[in-house]
Amino acid sequence: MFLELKDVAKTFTGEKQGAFEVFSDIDLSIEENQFVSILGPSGCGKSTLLAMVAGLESLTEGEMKLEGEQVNSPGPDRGMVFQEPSLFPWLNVQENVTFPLKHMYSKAEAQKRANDFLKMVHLSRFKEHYTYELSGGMQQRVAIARALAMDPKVLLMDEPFGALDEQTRHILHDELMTIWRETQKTILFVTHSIQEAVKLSDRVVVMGTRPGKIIADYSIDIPRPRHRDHPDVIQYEKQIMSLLEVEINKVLKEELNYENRD
Ligand SMILES: Nc1ncnc2c1ncn2[C@@H]1O[C@H](COP(=O)(O)OP(=O)(O)OP(=O)(O)O)[C@@H](O)[C@H]1O
Repeated sequence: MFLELKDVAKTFTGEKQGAFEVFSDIDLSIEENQFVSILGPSGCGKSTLLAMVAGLESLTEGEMKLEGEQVNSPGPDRGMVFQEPSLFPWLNVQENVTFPLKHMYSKAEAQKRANDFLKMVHLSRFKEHYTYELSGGMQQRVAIARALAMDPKVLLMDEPFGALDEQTRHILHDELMTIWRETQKTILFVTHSIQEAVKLSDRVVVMGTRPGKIIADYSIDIPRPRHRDHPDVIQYEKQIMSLLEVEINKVLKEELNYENRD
């Protein structure tokens, strides 16, 4: 298996909350070139799980392997894109993309890679612009180019389009599908949007909460491009929605009980 998580659990320990188990018993096997989305109610641990795969969070229990090798620290084989593009405002677009490549490639090669990936995200024209001169969608495309230029085996995306308007999001969905086809990357994608997950993914993994667990794993067997009015798209969305509603209501009820405990 390309990427494999076995019996993974995460507990945070803090002074205020004591030991807090975010999730447990996570088994997740992902094939090379698969596009897998993770959906779940707020707080179920989606971002924590992604950060674990990135090597930014430790595993409390279990193990994680990439191409058969245990991984427990960050590495260039896993590229991350966050909801906020987190670009350097004092560097221009091209310099932002070449920045992490400095220790991996010669200057000429780094620039060539940056140019290639900026072309892929249709930003060649803007390579000398500063990032604050770009729209939110353009900044996110720079972040995607930066992650891809490192040639990671897995692209980890944490709600990358969550802060964008709907129109821009649709454009970036199409661009991401093209990039995915061209680069053959394995993508693990966290989102709050059922529509986004069903539109883009080979698989939609749904997490429940308290503690977080995988409660469903759907193979989305619909040809691409997927239109939102396609009956199968609507059917998957409905199924996932009814499952998620139960989990979201569980969280809301718990929060309400906590507020009314006195
Ligand atoms: N560094 C940390 N220390 C303590 N608790 C943490 C830490 N990081 C996350 N948590 C807690 O772990 C739980 C899961 O957080 P996480 O951000 O992974 O959830 P999520 O499913 O991505 O939520 P959302 O959908 O709202 O982004 C939350 O209750 C959060 O408060």
